[in-house]
Formats: sequence, structure tokens, C-alpha cells
Amino acid sequence: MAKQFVYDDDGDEITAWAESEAEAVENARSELDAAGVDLSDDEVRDRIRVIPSPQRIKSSAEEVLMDKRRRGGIEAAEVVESGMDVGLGTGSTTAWAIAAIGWKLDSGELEDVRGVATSLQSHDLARELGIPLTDVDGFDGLDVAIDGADQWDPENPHVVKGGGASHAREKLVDSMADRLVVATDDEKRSTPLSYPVPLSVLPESRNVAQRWVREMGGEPQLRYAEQKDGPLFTANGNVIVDCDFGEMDDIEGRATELARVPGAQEHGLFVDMVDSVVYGTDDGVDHVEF
Ligand SMILES: O=C[C@H](O)[C@H](O)[C@H](O)COP(=O)(O)O
Repeated sequence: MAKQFVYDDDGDEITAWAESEAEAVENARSELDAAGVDLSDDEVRDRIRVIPSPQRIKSSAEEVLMDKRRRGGIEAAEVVESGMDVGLGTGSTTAWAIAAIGWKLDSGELEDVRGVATSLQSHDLARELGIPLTDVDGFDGLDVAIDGADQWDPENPHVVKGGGASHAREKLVDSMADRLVVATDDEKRSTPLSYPVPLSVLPESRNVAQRWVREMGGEPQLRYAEQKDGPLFTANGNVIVDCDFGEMDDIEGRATELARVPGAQEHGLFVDMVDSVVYGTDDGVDHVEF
């Protein structure tokens, strides 16, 4: 995980990013010297916190560090209260929500929160931040889930998810929550939704699935891995067909059709599941409630 040093002196914020604590102290030292601030190494270490590392997330470093995603994620964590059981989503925006929950537990602002991760990467981030974790078998339901979106609709409680191939476990965890809060940014807003829908299928059904999607009027694309030959495999050993239908006016109809594809495991349409959207903008954060 990456480290961030934060120092706020009368509203002047000094930040130094690094991959290790030693590097963070060193970077912080040069920032502090330049600003003429005198802090001991121990004081510097006290102000270093864990932040999401771009290497562990599908998105590029630029996306992970994008201000509006960071703002959206951190603000979304405000819904978490002490004693809650929380679904922890996946992606560059939710990573900031997970980080913010960890910081609040560390400072004592939150107590007795348990998380259920929607992916290995969210599990590892939460563990490093000291968030107690369990799995779906430990619960009948969760108080809230915070998750990202590849596209969201400001007029309807639906999102497209699965850009990071984690939509199956996300749907399981998110559907268990009394409230699903989507953490995102204003650039992913669209009415109607039109983002290609990820459909995870058994590897053997990849060609059949693509034929079915073409017959539905969609344009299928098998998702290929980076730094590995051939298709990308999900955490459960399935492959992904991204299905481009253009604008989806009948989202319930699309969801039903996709679920019928032979060998389909899960699709990335989250229909009627969203309770709130918290989205970062160029100059702040906004909310939509459903
Ligand atoms: O499979 C990945 C998830 O559905 C993510 O929540 C989604 O791709 C959004 O991720 P990000 O916030 O990185 O754009």
C-alpha cells in the first residue's frame, strides 16, 4: 500500500506520497524543510496514513489519485456509524472510502465496525488499514454497502458495474445491505445507461454467449488480460464478455435477457439496487438519493 504524509498548518496542507513509510518520512522531510516547518521524525510518522496504492487496483495511478474520485469515496464513508457491518466495494473510488473508514477507526471516531470485502484487493486494503473483516456467512444482512460504478443514472437507481471484473461478488455483498451507497464521480453520469455491460460466463460458453448477445442486438467483446496471453479470468475462474447495447432504455429487460445466456454466471447491471449516489465534482461533492 502507498503512504501519505499529511500536515495541515493553519489551512496550509503539505502532502507527500510514497510507497513505504521510510520513503514517506524522507519525502515529508524535504517538503517540511521547504515550508520551514520543524517536526521530529516521530511526529512525522504519526501523520503518515495508509492510502490506496494504484498498483493494486485496475485503474491507472492518475485515476486512483483523481481528486473527484478521492472526494467521492471519502465522503461516502460518512454513512458509516459505529457498530455497523459494512460491505466494502471494489475500485479506485471505493478504495478511498475503505481508507477513510480505516482512518476513522484508527482515530477512534468509529468503533466496532466490521467489513465484508467484495474482492481480494479490497480485502487486502481493508486488512492493512486495520478494519476487522469477516465474510458473508457471518451475517443475515449488512447495514450498508459502499461500492463504485462504471456508469450511474441520476434519474434511476441503477448502475453498471464490473469494469474491474468484480461485479459477481459485489452483487452478492451489495444485495445483502439495507442501503447501497455508490461512490463515484460526475463524469460517469448518464441517462439512460449506455456503458458496455460485463457478463461473466463459464470459459466454455464464451463463444455461445457472444452469439446470444449479438442476437439480442448487442456488440460482444471478450475481455483480454493484460500481462497474460488470452482472456482475463475472474476471481472465480470465469471469463468476461463486455456487451455493448448502446443506450439501454429497458434496463430490466436487458438484465433478464443477460441472465438467460447459457453459461452466464453474473452480469454487471445493478437494477433498482442503489439508495444513494455520492459523487465527486471538480469543486466538491454532491449527492443523489433514491
Ligand atoms: O469490478 C469493479 C467494480 O464494479 C468497480 O466498482 C467499478 O469498476 C468502478 O471502479 P472505479 O471506481 O475504479 O471506476
